[in-house]
Amino acid sequence: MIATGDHRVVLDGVAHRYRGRGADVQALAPLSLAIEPGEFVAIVGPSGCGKTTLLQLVAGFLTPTEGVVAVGEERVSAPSPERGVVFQQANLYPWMSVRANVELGPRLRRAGRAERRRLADRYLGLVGLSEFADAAPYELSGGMQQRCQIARVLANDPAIMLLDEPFGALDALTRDRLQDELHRIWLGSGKTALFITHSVEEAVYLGTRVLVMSPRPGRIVFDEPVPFATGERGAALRAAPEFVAFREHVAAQIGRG
Ligand SMILES: Nc1ncnc2c1ncn2[C@@H]1O[C@H](COP(=O)(O)OP(=O)(O)OP(=O)(O)O)[C@@H](O)[C@H]1O
Repeated sequence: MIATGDHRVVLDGVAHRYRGRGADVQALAPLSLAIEPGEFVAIVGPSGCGKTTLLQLVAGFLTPTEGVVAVGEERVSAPSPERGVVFQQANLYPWMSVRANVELGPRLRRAGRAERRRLADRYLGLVGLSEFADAAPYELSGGMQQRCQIARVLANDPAIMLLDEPFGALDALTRDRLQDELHRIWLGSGKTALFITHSVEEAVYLGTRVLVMSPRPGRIVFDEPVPFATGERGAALRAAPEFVAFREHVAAQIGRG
C-alpha cells in the first residue's frame, strides 16, 4: 500500500510561541523544513527544545504563530486522518477490546463490519497481536499496548505517521524489538514517518534522515541522510563501524546552539 497523492510536508518559516498565564515561551524559532513522501525523518534534541511542538504543528493540534505548515497543496489547520499520531502513552480505550480499539477509526468513517474486521485482522497480525484481539488493553504489557496503538493508527491508512517518542517509556529489550517492528512496517508501507526521540541511537537506527534541534527556541542545526541502506537493520547494524561513526557524528551535534 503505497501512499498516493502529493504528501510532501513543508514547514515554511514556522515559529511557535506559547502564550500562557506566565511569561510567553518561544518554543520554536523560525525554521523551514521539507519532508519528502516515503522518508523516515528522525528528530533528536535536548529536552524542552520544541520537538513535540513541531510534531503537534504538523499534526494540526497547534497553529504556528508564524509561518505555514502544509501537506501537499493544503495548508494544515486541523488534525486529519491522513496524519496518524502515535503518542508516548498508548491511550487505548480501556473499556474496549484490543480489536475494538483498532476498529475505531474504520468505524468512525463508517466502514462496514466485514471491512472493519479485515483491517483489524490485518494490522493486529502486522504488529503481532492477533492472539490478543479479544483481550482488554489493561491485559497487555506496555510494549503490546504501543503495538496496539500503532495498529490503531495504521487502520486509518494515514499517508504520514507522526510518532512522538513512542518507545520512550519501554524497557531496552522491548524498545529494540519494537524499533525493528516499526522499521519493518514502515519499509513495507511506503508511508512517510516523522519520529521524535531523545535517543541518538534510536534516531540513527530508524531514520533515513536525522535532524538535530538546538536547545529552545528550537532550530534545526543538523540535517543529514543516514549513510546506510534502508533495509538493513538488526544487531549487526548496531555494531557496524559506519553505524557507530554516524551515531557519534550526530551525538556531537546535540547541544549545538
Ligand atoms: N502548552 C504549553 N504552554 C506553555 N509552554 C509550553 C506548552 N507546551 C510546551 N511548552 C514549552 O515549550 C517548550 C518546548 O516544549 P516541547 O514539549 O515542544 O519540547 P520537547 O523538545 O518535546 O521536550 P521533551 O523532549 O522534554 O518532551 C518547553 O519550554 C515547554 O515548557
